[in-house]
Amino acid sequence: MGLKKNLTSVTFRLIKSLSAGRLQSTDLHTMGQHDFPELKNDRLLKAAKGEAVDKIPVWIMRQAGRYLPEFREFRSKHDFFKICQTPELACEITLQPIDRFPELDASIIFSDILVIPQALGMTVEMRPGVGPVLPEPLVSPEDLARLKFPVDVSKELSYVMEAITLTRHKLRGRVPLIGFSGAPWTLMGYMIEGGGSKTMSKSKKWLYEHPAESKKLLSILTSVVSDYLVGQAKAGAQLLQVFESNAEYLGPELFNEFALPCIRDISEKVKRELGDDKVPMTIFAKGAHYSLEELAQSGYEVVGIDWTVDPSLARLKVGSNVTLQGNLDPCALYADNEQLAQRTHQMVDKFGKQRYIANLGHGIYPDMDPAKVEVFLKAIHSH
Ligand SMILES: Cc1c2[nH]c(c1CCC(=O)O)Cc1[nH]c(c(CCC(=O)O)c1C)Cc1[nH]c(c(CCC(=O)O)c1C)Cc1[nH]c(c(CCC(=O)O)c1C)C2
Repeated sequence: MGLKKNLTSVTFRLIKSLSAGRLQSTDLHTMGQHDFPELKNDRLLKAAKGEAVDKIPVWIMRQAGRYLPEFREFRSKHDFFKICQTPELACEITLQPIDRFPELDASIIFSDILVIPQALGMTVEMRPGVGPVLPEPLVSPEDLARLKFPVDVSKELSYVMEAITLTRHKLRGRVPLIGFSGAPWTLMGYMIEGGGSKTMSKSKKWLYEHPAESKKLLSILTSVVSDYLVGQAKAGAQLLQVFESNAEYLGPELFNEFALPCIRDISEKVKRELGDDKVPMTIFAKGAHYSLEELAQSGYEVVGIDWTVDPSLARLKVGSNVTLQGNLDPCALYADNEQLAQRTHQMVDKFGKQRYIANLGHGIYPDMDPAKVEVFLKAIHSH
């Protein structure tokens, strides 16, 4: 019933976009919610569920981005968040790497983790050469009153759901579409620091000085992130990845007390809400090598690991019930082709072919030569 209502409202908004001239009439014909094109490449989903695959599935974190000349050209004409908020633009960028690299086994919707602070009423700007900036960060617990909560994500972030539905159609079943969200601790960090930080000391100060208020903020974020992921799956996302990119600033004690409970709650809430329409979920907690055992037990089918973790040790820690994803050093793509292929093969040897999704150990760097991506992808598939 809830699903039906949500789908109807997504379709309604697509029709509104059409009448506002934002979509072509041909788009609408293919927009029936229950007739997404048949998926032709299901390696990613099979590997996530632990089923055997013909080739190892591979995709790249930040695969749509500044290392692609077609992205830079597009970005010179459009504001970053304008792209995120305009379904046709987000869809076009999402498809760029898929059109360029036929070896990719997944697409990831073009957006950013910081759309959640925006939905909570905070201003986020993308400054050239700097990255995201939140000019009015949360300074003290009284600032929690500034957040617009509860949030109706199906309204505030409807543009992401629309972009997902449109992209599922435009992909024509070539590869599955991944939806994503930042995890609560990582989002809390940006909301307090006002942008990226080398230490996260302001947000860690909250954890030590205001533990109850920190938990309140984290619980608000857990609720919004869960609704957001449910909405993405209902709109057509076939796998959901949660980015806990700032886990590296916490040790096991703070991580287990503040971050991990939210990560667990999210998988539980999302799976409960989606019921029979569940999709596989991935947790990528960058730098959380100290918590791999716990992460493997936190309700996600896939655990992503960064490049500092040895794949064989990771497998020993997580056991055989989850799929591992990762983890070539993004800088290994600066190596010459031969060395890059060799290092890629060595990585696969350590992971093994079962329950494995190949990726980099973090996002690709903006100055990377796209030709190196092809070497990496081919090395995975030829293994
Ligand atoms: C998954 C994703 C993200 N951002 C973007 C995507 C697009 C989809 C894809 O992977 O192709 C586009 C995405 N997001 C951004 C860009 C570049 C901006 C531009 O074009 O000007 C792109 C292509 C901007 C951005 N957005 C963010 C940063 C990091 C800032 C910092 O901490 O110092 C930056 C630089 C925040 C952010 N955003 C994201 C994360 C989690 C992943 C990670 O750890 O890298 C984080 C931490 C997630």
